[in-house]
Amino acid sequence: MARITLQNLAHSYLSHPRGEADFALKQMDHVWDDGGAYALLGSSGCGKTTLLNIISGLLRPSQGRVLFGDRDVTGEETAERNIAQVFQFPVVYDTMTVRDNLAFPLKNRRMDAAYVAGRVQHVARMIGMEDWLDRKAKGLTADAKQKISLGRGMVREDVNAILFDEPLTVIDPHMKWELRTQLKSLHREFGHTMIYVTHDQTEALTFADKVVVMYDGRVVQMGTPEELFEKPAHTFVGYFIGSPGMNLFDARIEGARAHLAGGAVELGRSYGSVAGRTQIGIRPEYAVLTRGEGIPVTIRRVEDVGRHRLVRAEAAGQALSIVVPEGMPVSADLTHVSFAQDRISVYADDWRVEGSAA
Ligand SMILES: Nc1ncnc2c1ncn2[C@@H]1O[C@H](COP(=O)(O)OP(=O)(O)OP(=O)(O)O)[C@@H](O)[C@H]1O
Repeated sequence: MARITLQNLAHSYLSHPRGEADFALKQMDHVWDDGGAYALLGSSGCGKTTLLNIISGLLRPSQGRVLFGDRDVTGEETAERNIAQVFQFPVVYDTMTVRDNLAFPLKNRRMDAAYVAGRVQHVARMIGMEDWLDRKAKGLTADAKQKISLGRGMVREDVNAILFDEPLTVIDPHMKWELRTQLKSLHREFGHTMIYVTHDQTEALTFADKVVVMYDGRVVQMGTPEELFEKPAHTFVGYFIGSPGMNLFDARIEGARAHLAGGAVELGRSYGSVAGRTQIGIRPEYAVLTRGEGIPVTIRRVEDVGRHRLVRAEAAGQALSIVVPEGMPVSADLTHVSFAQDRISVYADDWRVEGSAA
Protein backbone atom coordinates (compact mmCIF):
# COMPACT_ATOMS: atom_id res chain seq x y z
CA MET A 1 0.00 0.00 0.00
CA ALA A 2 1.16 3.50 -0.57
CA ARG A 3 0.52 7.14 -0.04
CA ILE A 4 -0.07 8.79 -3.41
CA THR A 5 1.33 12.24 -4.10
CA LEU A 6 0.29 14.28 -7.12
CA GLN A 7 2.89 16.98 -7.45
CA ASN A 8 2.35 20.00 -9.69
CA LEU A 9 0.34 17.68 -11.92
CA ALA A 10 -1.42 18.82 -15.09
CA HIS A 11 -2.35 17.25 -18.39
CA SER A 12 -3.20 18.42 -21.87
CA TYR A 13 -4.00 16.08 -24.73
CA LEU A 14 -2.65 18.73 -27.10
CA SER A 15 1.05 18.76 -27.93
CA HIS A 16 1.25 22.55 -27.72
CA PRO A 17 -1.32 23.75 -25.19
CA ARG A 18 -1.75 27.50 -25.35
CA GLY A 19 -3.64 28.25 -22.19
CA GLU A 20 -5.42 26.72 -19.24
CA ALA A 21 -8.47 25.91 -21.36
CA ASP A 22 -6.32 23.43 -23.34
CA PHE A 23 -5.68 21.36 -20.21
CA ALA A 24 -8.03 18.43 -19.48
CA LEU A 25 -6.47 18.41 -16.01
CA LYS A 26 -5.54 21.78 -14.53
CA GLN A 27 -2.52 22.05 -12.26
CA MET A 28 -3.02 20.27 -8.92
CA ASP A 29 -1.10 19.29 -5.78
CA HIS A 30 -2.52 16.57 -3.55
CA VAL A 31 -1.44 13.93 -1.10
CA TRP A 32 -3.74 10.93 -0.73
CA ASP A 33 -3.23 8.92 2.45
CA ASP A 34 -1.93 5.40 2.56
CA GLY A 35 -4.93 3.10 3.11
CA GLY A 36 -7.52 5.78 2.30
CA ALA A 37 -10.72 5.13 0.36
CA TYR A 38 -11.11 7.92 -2.18
CA ALA A 39 -13.85 8.52 -4.73
CA LEU A 40 -13.28 10.71 -7.77
CA LEU A 41 -16.67 12.24 -8.43
CA GLY A 42 -17.80 14.57 -11.18
CA SER A 43 -19.90 14.79 -14.30
CA SER A 44 -18.88 13.48 -17.70
CA GLY A 45 -15.77 15.08 -19.17
CA CYS A 46 -14.47 16.67 -15.95
CA GLY A 47 -11.19 14.72 -16.05
CA LYS A 48 -11.75 11.73 -13.74
CA THR A 49 -10.51 9.10 -16.19
CA THR A 50 -7.59 11.28 -17.20
CA LEU A 51 -6.48 11.50 -13.57
CA LEU A 52 -7.02 7.78 -12.97
CA ASN A 53 -5.03 6.90 -16.09
CA ILE A 54 -2.17 9.08 -14.92
CA ILE A 55 -2.15 7.31 -11.55
CA SER A 56 -2.30 3.88 -13.18
CA GLY A 57 0.41 4.72 -15.70
CA LEU A 58 -1.73 4.44 -18.84
CA LEU A 59 -1.11 8.11 -19.46
CA ARG A 60 2.03 10.17 -18.93
CA PRO A 61 1.17 13.64 -17.56
CA SER A 62 2.35 16.61 -19.58
CA GLN A 63 3.46 18.26 -16.35
CA GLY A 64 4.36 17.22 -12.79
CA ARG A 65 5.04 13.99 -10.93
CA VAL A 66 3.21 11.04 -9.36
CA LEU A 67 4.77 9.46 -6.27
CA PHE A 68 3.83 6.18 -4.59
CA GLY A 69 5.24 6.59 -1.11
CA ASP A 70 8.61 8.26 -1.79
CA ARG A 71 9.06 6.58 -5.18
CA ASP A 72 8.62 8.69 -8.30
CA VAL A 73 6.56 6.49 -10.64
CA THR A 74 5.79 9.14 -13.28
CA GLY A 75 7.85 7.40 -15.95
CA GLU A 76 6.90 3.83 -15.00
CA GLU A 77 4.61 1.58 -17.01
CA THR A 78 1.39 0.28 -15.44
CA ALA A 79 2.94 -3.16 -14.93
CA GLU A 80 5.77 -1.68 -12.87
CA ARG A 81 3.46 0.22 -10.53
CA ASN A 82 2.15 -2.77 -8.61
CA ILE A 83 -1.50 -1.77 -8.71
CA ALA A 84 -4.76 -3.63 -9.27
CA GLN A 85 -7.46 -2.27 -11.55
CA VAL A 86 -11.16 -2.99 -11.90
CA PHE A 87 -12.79 -1.62 -15.02
CA GLN A 88 -16.31 -0.67 -16.02
CA PHE A 89 -16.87 -3.99 -17.74
CA PRO A 90 -15.85 -7.38 -16.35
CA VAL A 91 -12.54 -8.82 -17.47
CA VAL A 92 -12.71 -12.56 -16.74
CA TYR A 93 -11.34 -15.66 -18.39
CA ASP A 94 -14.42 -17.58 -19.56
CA THR A 95 -12.71 -20.94 -19.85
CA MET A 96 -11.36 -20.81 -16.31
CA THR A 97 -13.28 -21.59 -13.15
CA VAL A 98 -14.21 -18.81 -10.75
CA ARG A 99 -11.48 -20.13 -8.44
CA ASP A 100 -8.78 -19.89 -11.12
CA ASN A 101 -9.95 -16.43 -12.13
CA LEU A 102 -9.62 -15.23 -8.55
CA ALA A 103 -6.29 -16.99 -8.09
CA PHE A 104 -4.81 -15.67 -11.33
CA PRO A 105 -2.95 -12.59 -9.99
CA LEU A 106 -1.46 -14.66 -7.16
CA LYS A 107 -0.42 -17.65 -9.30
CA ASN A 108 1.10 -15.22 -11.76
CA ARG A 109 3.40 -14.08 -8.98
CA ARG A 110 4.14 -17.68 -8.00
CA MET A 111 2.66 -17.39 -4.55
CA ASP A 112 2.64 -20.44 -2.32
CA ALA A 113 -0.29 -22.80 -3.20
CA ALA A 114 -1.64 -22.96 0.35
CA TYR A 115 -1.61 -19.19 0.60
CA VAL A 116 -3.39 -18.89 -2.76
CA ALA A 117 -6.09 -21.37 -1.74
CA GLY A 118 -6.72 -19.59 1.55
CA ARG A 119 -6.76 -16.15 0.04
CA VAL A 120 -9.13 -17.17 -2.79
CA GLN A 121 -11.50 -18.72 -0.27
CA HIS A 122 -11.44 -15.55 1.80
CA VAL A 123 -12.13 -13.23 -1.14
CA ALA A 124 -14.83 -15.58 -2.48
CA ARG A 125 -16.58 -15.37 0.86
CA MET A 126 -16.40 -11.58 0.84
CA ILE A 127 -17.98 -11.34 -2.63
CA GLY A 128 -20.53 -14.03 -1.85
CA MET A 129 -19.25 -16.56 -4.42
CA GLU A 130 -17.95 -19.37 -2.23
CA ASP A 131 -20.42 -21.82 -3.74
CA TRP A 132 -19.44 -20.92 -7.28
CA LEU A 133 -15.72 -21.54 -7.09
CA ASP A 134 -15.68 -24.66 -9.26
CA ARG A 135 -17.95 -23.30 -11.98
CA LYS A 136 -16.57 -22.05 -15.25
CA ALA A 137 -16.98 -18.28 -15.68
CA LYS A 138 -18.56 -18.82 -19.10
CA GLY A 139 -22.31 -18.33 -18.97
CA LEU A 140 -22.32 -16.37 -15.71
CA THR A 141 -24.33 -13.13 -15.61
CA ALA A 142 -22.60 -9.77 -16.04
CA ASP A 143 -23.20 -9.15 -12.30
CA ALA A 144 -21.44 -12.34 -11.31
CA LYS A 145 -18.56 -11.68 -13.71
CA GLN A 146 -18.09 -8.19 -12.34
CA LYS A 147 -18.04 -9.60 -8.82
CA ILE A 148 -15.20 -11.86 -9.95
CA SER A 149 -13.39 -8.81 -11.36
CA LEU A 150 -13.84 -7.01 -8.04
CA GLY A 151 -12.61 -10.05 -6.13
CA ARG A 152 -9.59 -10.42 -8.39
CA GLY A 153 -8.81 -6.74 -7.90
CA MET A 154 -8.75 -7.33 -4.20
CA VAL A 155 -6.99 -10.67 -3.98
CA ARG A 156 -3.43 -9.36 -3.72
CA GLU A 157 -2.47 -7.95 -0.37
CA ASP A 158 0.75 -6.32 -1.56
CA VAL A 159 -0.54 -3.82 -4.14
CA ASN A 160 0.18 -0.10 -3.84
CA ALA A 161 -3.40 0.79 -4.68
CA ILE A 162 -6.60 -0.57 -6.21
CA LEU A 163 -8.18 1.60 -8.90
CA PHE A 164 -11.86 1.23 -9.78
CA ASP A 165 -13.26 2.86 -12.90
CA GLU A 166 -17.07 3.01 -12.61
CA PRO A 167 -17.09 -0.67 -11.58
CA LEU A 168 -20.82 -0.94 -10.90
CA THR A 169 -22.04 0.26 -14.32
CA VAL A 170 -23.10 -3.23 -15.45
CA ILE A 171 -24.50 -4.25 -12.10
CA ASP A 172 -28.24 -4.57 -11.57
CA PRO A 173 -29.61 -1.65 -9.51
CA HIS A 174 -30.62 -3.85 -6.57
CA MET A 175 -27.17 -5.48 -6.49
CA LYS A 176 -25.37 -2.15 -6.59
CA TRP A 177 -26.22 -1.33 -3.02
CA GLU A 178 -25.01 -4.73 -1.85
CA LEU A 179 -21.73 -4.52 -3.74
CA ARG A 180 -21.05 -0.97 -2.58
CA THR A 181 -21.49 -2.09 0.99
CA GLN A 182 -19.25 -5.08 0.37
CA LEU A 183 -16.55 -2.89 -1.13
CA LYS A 184 -16.68 -0.68 1.93
CA SER A 185 -16.21 -3.62 4.27
CA LEU A 186 -13.47 -5.05 2.04
CA HIS A 187 -11.69 -1.74 2.43
CA ARG A 188 -12.11 -1.82 6.19
CA GLU A 189 -10.83 -5.38 6.35
CA PHE A 190 -7.94 -5.23 3.87
CA GLY A 191 -6.93 -1.57 4.31
CA HIS A 192 -5.82 -1.01 0.71
CA THR A 193 -5.46 2.47 -0.75
CA MET A 194 -8.50 2.60 -3.03
CA ILE A 195 -9.47 5.09 -5.71
CA TYR A 196 -12.95 4.80 -7.11
CA VAL A 197 -14.11 6.78 -10.13
CA THR A 198 -17.81 7.49 -10.46
CA HIS A 199 -20.31 10.11 -11.56
CA ASP A 200 -22.85 8.81 -9.06
CA GLN A 201 -22.89 10.73 -5.79
CA THR A 202 -24.53 7.88 -3.84
CA GLU A 203 -21.75 5.52 -4.89
CA ALA A 204 -19.10 8.06 -3.95
CA LEU A 205 -20.61 9.01 -0.62
CA THR A 206 -21.22 5.44 0.54
CA PHE A 207 -17.84 4.13 -0.56
CA ALA A 208 -15.34 6.85 0.26
CA ASP A 209 -13.81 8.33 3.39
CA LYS A 210 -12.77 11.25 1.23
CA VAL A 211 -14.61 12.33 -1.89
CA VAL A 212 -12.60 14.21 -4.50
CA VAL A 213 -15.05 16.35 -6.46
CA MET A 214 -13.85 17.34 -9.92
CA TYR A 215 -15.23 20.03 -12.17
CA ASP A 216 -13.82 21.23 -15.44
CA GLY A 217 -10.43 19.56 -14.96
CA ARG A 218 -9.98 20.76 -11.39
CA VAL A 219 -10.37 19.23 -7.98
CA VAL A 220 -12.83 21.71 -6.50
CA GLN A 221 -13.07 20.00 -3.11
CA MET A 222 -11.68 17.00 -1.32
CA GLY A 223 -13.57 16.20 1.83
CA THR A 224 -15.68 13.84 3.87
CA PRO A 225 -19.29 13.40 2.76
CA GLU A 226 -20.27 15.61 5.69
CA GLU A 227 -17.90 18.42 4.69
CA LEU A 228 -19.21 18.35 1.13
CA PHE A 229 -22.74 18.60 2.40
CA GLU A 230 -22.24 21.22 5.10
CA LYS A 231 -19.56 23.42 3.57
CA PRO A 232 -19.40 23.06 -0.20
CA ALA A 233 -16.21 24.83 -1.27
CA HIS A 234 -17.58 25.54 -4.75
CA THR A 235 -21.10 26.13 -6.09
CA PHE A 236 -20.68 23.00 -8.24
CA VAL A 237 -20.26 20.88 -5.09
CA GLY A 238 -23.37 22.52 -3.63
CA TYR A 239 -25.34 21.74 -6.74
CA PHE A 240 -23.91 18.27 -7.46
CA ILE A 241 -24.06 16.83 -3.92
CA GLY A 242 -27.46 16.51 -2.31
CA SER A 243 -30.84 15.63 -3.69
CA PRO A 244 -31.90 18.15 -4.73
CA GLY A 245 -28.76 20.27 -4.64
CA MET A 246 -28.12 23.54 -2.85
CA ASN A 247 -30.29 26.59 -3.59
CA LEU A 248 -28.19 29.47 -4.89
CA PHE A 249 -29.24 33.12 -4.98
CA ASP A 250 -27.49 36.07 -6.53
CA ALA A 251 -26.89 38.50 -3.70
CA ARG A 252 -25.05 41.69 -2.84
CA ILE A 253 -23.03 41.11 0.31
CA GLU A 254 -22.50 43.93 2.77
CA GLY A 255 -20.83 42.99 6.03
CA ALA A 256 -23.07 40.45 7.73
CA ARG A 257 -26.03 40.97 5.42
CA ALA A 258 -26.96 39.60 1.98
CA HIS A 259 -29.29 41.65 -0.16
CA LEU A 260 -31.44 39.48 -2.42
CA ALA A 261 -34.11 40.58 -4.87
CA GLY A 262 -36.74 39.61 -2.26
CA GLY A 263 -35.17 41.29 0.77
CA ALA A 264 -32.21 41.11 3.13
CA VAL A 265 -30.88 37.98 4.82
CA GLU A 266 -28.76 38.13 7.98
CA LEU A 267 -25.67 35.95 7.63
CA GLY A 268 -24.52 35.72 11.23
CA ARG A 269 -20.92 36.20 10.10
CA SER A 270 -19.25 39.21 8.53
CA TYR A 271 -17.84 39.15 5.00
CA GLY A 272 -16.65 42.74 4.50
CA SER A 273 -17.20 43.62 0.86
CA VAL A 274 -17.01 40.61 -1.44
CA ALA A 275 -16.04 41.15 -5.07
CA GLY A 276 -17.03 39.27 -8.21
CA ARG A 277 -20.31 37.44 -8.79
CA THR A 278 -21.63 36.96 -5.27
CA GLN A 279 -24.18 34.36 -4.26
CA ILE A 280 -25.52 32.78 -1.14
CA GLY A 281 -26.21 29.06 -0.94
CA ILE A 282 -28.63 27.25 1.33
CA ARG A 283 -29.45 23.57 1.27
CA PRO A 284 -33.17 22.65 0.90
CA GLU A 285 -32.88 20.96 4.31
CA TYR A 286 -32.02 24.28 5.98
CA ALA A 287 -34.73 26.47 4.44
CA VAL A 288 -37.92 26.81 6.50
CA LEU A 289 -41.37 27.97 5.42
CA THR A 290 -42.75 30.59 7.84
CA ARG A 291 -45.74 32.84 8.37
CA GLY A 292 -43.87 36.10 7.82
CA GLU A 293 -40.26 35.67 8.84
CA GLY A 294 -37.62 35.85 6.08
CA ILE A 295 -38.28 36.65 2.43
CA PRO A 296 -41.55 36.23 0.50
CA VAL A 297 -42.03 32.86 -1.21
CA THR A 298 -44.49 31.50 -3.76
CA ILE A 299 -45.11 27.76 -3.47
CA ARG A 300 -45.42 26.10 -6.88
CA ARG A 301 -45.87 22.45 -5.94
CA VAL A 302 -45.37 19.88 -3.22
CA GLU A 303 -43.73 16.51 -3.97
CA ASP A 304 -43.96 13.54 -1.67
CA VAL A 305 -40.57 11.84 -1.68
CA GLY A 306 -41.01 9.26 1.06
CA ARG A 307 -39.61 10.34 4.40
CA HIS A 308 -40.25 14.02 3.74
CA ARG A 309 -41.91 16.34 1.27
CA LEU A 310 -40.20 18.62 -1.14
CA VAL A 311 -41.64 22.04 -1.82
CA ARG A 312 -40.75 23.60 -5.16
CA ALA A 313 -41.12 27.34 -4.84
CA GLU A 314 -39.93 30.70 -5.99
CA ALA A 315 -38.28 33.41 -3.92
CA ALA A 316 -36.18 36.43 -4.82
CA GLY A 317 -37.09 35.81 -8.45
CA GLN A 318 -35.47 32.35 -8.47
CA ALA A 319 -36.56 28.75 -8.10
CA LEU A 320 -35.82 27.10 -4.80
CA SER A 321 -36.44 23.75 -3.10
CA ILE A 322 -37.41 23.34 0.53
CA VAL A 323 -37.46 20.08 2.47
CA VAL A 324 -40.50 19.94 4.72
CA PRO A 325 -40.35 17.47 7.59
CA GLU A 326 -42.98 14.76 7.91
CA GLY A 327 -46.08 15.87 9.73
CA MET A 328 -45.72 19.59 8.97
CA PRO A 329 -48.66 20.82 6.89
CA VAL A 330 -47.90 23.00 3.89
CA SER A 331 -50.70 25.54 4.32
CA ALA A 332 -51.56 28.70 2.41
CA ASP A 333 -50.46 30.93 5.30
CA LEU A 334 -46.82 29.91 4.79
CA THR A 335 -45.86 33.01 2.86
CA HIS A 336 -42.17 33.41 3.63
CA VAL A 337 -38.99 31.38 3.76
CA SER A 338 -36.15 31.81 6.24
CA PHE A 339 -32.70 30.28 6.18
CA ALA A 340 -30.82 28.73 9.11
CA GLN A 341 -28.18 31.40 9.61
CA ASP A 342 -25.25 29.13 10.45
CA ARG A 343 -25.92 27.00 7.34
CA ILE A 344 -25.69 29.76 4.76
CA SER A 345 -22.62 29.70 2.51
CA VAL A 346 -21.36 32.80 0.72
CA TYR A 347 -19.73 32.45 -2.71
CA ALA A 348 -17.66 34.84 -4.78
CA ASP A 349 -17.15 33.75 -8.38
CA ASP A 350 -18.31 30.26 -7.34
CA TRP A 351 -15.78 29.80 -4.51
CA ARG A 352 -16.83 29.73 -0.86
CA VAL A 353 -15.80 32.70 1.24
CA GLU A 354 -15.17 32.23 4.97
CA GLY A 355 -16.70 34.98 7.07
CA SER A 356 -15.46 36.21 10.42
CA ALA A 357 -17.37 36.54 13.67
CA ALA A 358 -19.84 39.38 13.14
N1 LIG B 1 -7.54 10.69 -25.69
C1 LIG B 1 -8.04 11.92 -25.63
N2 LIG B 1 -7.69 12.85 -26.55
C2 LIG B 1 -8.16 14.10 -26.49
N3 LIG B 1 -9.01 14.55 -25.53
C3 LIG B 1 -9.39 13.68 -24.58
C4 LIG B 1 -8.94 12.32 -24.59
N4 LIG B 1 -9.49 11.69 -23.52
C5 LIG B 1 -10.25 12.61 -22.89
N5 LIG B 1 -10.19 13.79 -23.52
C6 LIG B 1 -10.87 15.03 -23.11
O1 LIG B 1 -10.41 15.37 -21.80
C7 LIG B 1 -11.48 15.83 -20.99
C8 LIG B 1 -11.60 14.96 -19.74
O2 LIG B 1 -12.01 13.67 -20.13
P1 LIG B 1 -12.10 12.43 -19.13
O3 LIG B 1 -12.41 11.21 -19.94
O4 LIG B 1 -10.90 12.40 -18.26
O5 LIG B 1 -13.37 12.85 -18.26
P2 LIG B 1 -14.27 11.93 -17.31
O6 LIG B 1 -14.61 12.79 -16.15
O7 LIG B 1 -13.61 10.66 -17.03
O8 LIG B 1 -15.56 11.71 -18.19
P3 LIG B 1 -16.45 10.37 -18.34
O9 LIG B 1 -17.19 10.22 -17.04
O10 LIG B 1 -17.35 10.72 -19.49
O11 LIG B 1 -15.52 9.25 -18.65
C9 LIG B 1 -12.72 15.83 -21.86
O12 LIG B 1 -12.89 17.12 -22.38
C10 LIG B 1 -12.37 14.84 -22.97
O13 LIG B 1 -13.04 15.19 -24.16
